[in-house]
Amino acid sequence: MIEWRGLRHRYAAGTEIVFDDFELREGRHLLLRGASGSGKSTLLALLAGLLSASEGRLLVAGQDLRAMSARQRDAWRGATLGFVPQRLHLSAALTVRGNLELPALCAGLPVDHGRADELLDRLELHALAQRLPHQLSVGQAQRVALARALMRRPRLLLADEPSAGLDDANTARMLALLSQTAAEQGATLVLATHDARVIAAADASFVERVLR
Ligand SMILES: Nc1ncnc2c1ncn2[C@@H]1O[C@H](COP(=O)(O)OP(=O)(O)OP(=O)(O)O)[C@@H](O)[C@H]1O
Repeated sequence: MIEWRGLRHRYAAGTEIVFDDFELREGRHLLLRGASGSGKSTLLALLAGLLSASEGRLLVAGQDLRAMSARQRDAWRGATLGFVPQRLHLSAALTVRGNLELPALCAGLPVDHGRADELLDRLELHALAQRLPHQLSVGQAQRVALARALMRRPRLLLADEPSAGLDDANTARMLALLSQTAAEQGATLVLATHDARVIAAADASFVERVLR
C-alpha cells in the first residue's frame, strides 16, 4: 500500500530529513511516531503529494508519486486521499455542512449531499450542521475535519496529531472513529503522533514506525 526507498527531503532552508526504507502492506495501518522535528509532518506531506521528495522512491496506493507532475498529483490526491491536518483549516465563514461540501465545489465537482448527510449522521454532527466552526468544541471540530476528509471515500486517510487538544475521553472516541470509519470504508490509516495515549490505544492492525 505504501513503500519508500532511499527517501530524503531537503527544505530550501537546508534541513535534510532522511527516511529509513519502509513498506506497509495492504490491510495494515501506520502509526508514525517520533520526537518533535523528526519529520512526521514532512512525511505526511510527501505521502499526500503536497511536497515532492528530493530523492528516492515513494509508492502510495500503487502510484509512484515522484514520477508524477504536480498536476497529476493534485488529481491523484483528490481521488485517493483524505487528510485531517493538525491545524484543521475549517473555513470560518462556512457552516459545518458547507465545510464538508467546499472541497468538491473548489474542485469543480458535483456536491454529493447524500454523502454529507451520511457522514453528518455517522459522526454525530447532524444537529450541528448549520453551526459555524467557532461555535464548535475542539472535539466537534475534529469530527468535522474527519467528515470532510471522508467525503470522497478515500483509500488512504492521513491524520496529523489527531488527538491534539482533546481530553482523554475525546481522544479515545476520535481513535475509535478513525479505526471504525477506516474499516467501513476499506481505507488505510496513517496517524502521525507523539501522544502516548494514541500509541497505547493502537491495536494490532497498526504498524509502528519511529522517525529519528
Ligand atoms: N518549510 C520548512 N522549511 C525549512 N525547514 C522545515 C520546514 N518545515 C519543517 N522544517 C524542518 O524539518 C524538520 C521536520 O519538521 P516536521 O514538521 O516534519 O517535524 P514533526 O516530526 O512533524 O514535528 P512536530 O511533532 O513538532 O509537528 C524540522 O527540523 C523542521 O524545522
